[in-house]
Amino acid sequence: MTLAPFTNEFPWPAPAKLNLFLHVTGRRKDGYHELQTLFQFLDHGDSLFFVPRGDGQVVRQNALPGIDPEQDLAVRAARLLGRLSGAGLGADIRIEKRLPIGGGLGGGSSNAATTLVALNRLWNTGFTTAELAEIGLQLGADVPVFVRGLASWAEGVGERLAPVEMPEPWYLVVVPDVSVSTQEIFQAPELKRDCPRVTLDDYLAGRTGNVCEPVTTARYPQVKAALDWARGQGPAQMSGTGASVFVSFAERALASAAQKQVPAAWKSFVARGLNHSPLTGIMRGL
Ligand SMILES: C[C@](O)(CO)[C@H](O)COP(=O)(O)OP(=O)(O)OC[C@H]1O[C@@H](n2ccc(N)nc2=O)[C@H](O)[C@@H]1O
Ligand SMILES: Nc1ncnc2c1ncn2[C@@H]1O[C@H](COP(=O)(O)OP(=O)(O)OP(=O)(O)O)[C@@H](O)[C@H]1O
Repeated sequence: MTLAPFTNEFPWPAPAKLNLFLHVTGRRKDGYHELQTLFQFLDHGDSLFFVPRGDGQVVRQNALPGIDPEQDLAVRAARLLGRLSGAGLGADIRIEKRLPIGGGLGGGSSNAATTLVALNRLWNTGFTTAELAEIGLQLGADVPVFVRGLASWAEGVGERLAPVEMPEPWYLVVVPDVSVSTQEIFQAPELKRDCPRVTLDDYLAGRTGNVCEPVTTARYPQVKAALDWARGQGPAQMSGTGASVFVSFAERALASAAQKQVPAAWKSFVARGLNHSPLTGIMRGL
């Protein structure tokens, strides 16, 4: 038996996601949008460290530029789980950030999901994965897929999930130096909200795309420039509402060669697409 997850040195993974396509099919009365999308994880992400506390406090241990501890989705996830489970459950949380904020890679949602899964285990609160996914939905539309940890075809606001086994290519992800507000893009009057419903066959036949691209690229010239550049390397798309764009390659070496050409103004990384989140891999091993 290992005690490693109960120490402050045990890294709980919070992977990035890509939206391999993103269509908006309607708008609900509460303003949220009905989507169709395909989620895949990346073997690149943040690491979170937890130490349970007995005094009921949830304290983020490190400063993160741009994320006030009280607004931090990891802190909010911990407090929500604690409130649902009884008094006295606290934790120190440290987040090693690698994912961009407002980057379309789901960093905040992934941090929240990892917190729910890790603390459910460390606090012994006994929620099922389905219950954690439902709790997570209160924190963000992208949280349930990270809790469940399976690449999925998603509908609703992203909570109706059907696992799919996709090819796992190598991706070059280019991150322009801007943070895109998801809310701003979803509120844009010009966003196409009446996409006809599609199936996995439409995706496989190349009949899908990301309907947020024209909205984000018109407002953020750096995202347009990154997407134009990426299209010169291969089939490229924006993830989520941006800012990140990705190109897929059959081999790591090809992605790395393209990365060497990325203009200096933008960050980038090469990562493998994953149908199984490293978080669920850890849970199976514990
Ligand atoms: C764009 C995607 O990343 C695609 O996976 C997600 O739909 C966004 O998920 P998220 O970042 O977890 O989004 P949330 O934090 O729940 O919502 C941020 C804001 O985006 C808008 N929003 C989000 C999701 C959705 N299906 N419809 C929306 O209209 C809402 O105005 C909301 O206030
Ligand atoms: N731990 C966290 N990590 C990242 N962002 C966080 C965190 N906590 C709160 N936030 C806030 O969440 C918002 C969205 O962050 P996130 O990085 O998830 O966006 P994103 O990458 O565009 O994701 P999505 O594709 O889900 O829209 C930002 O306004 C950020 O300040």
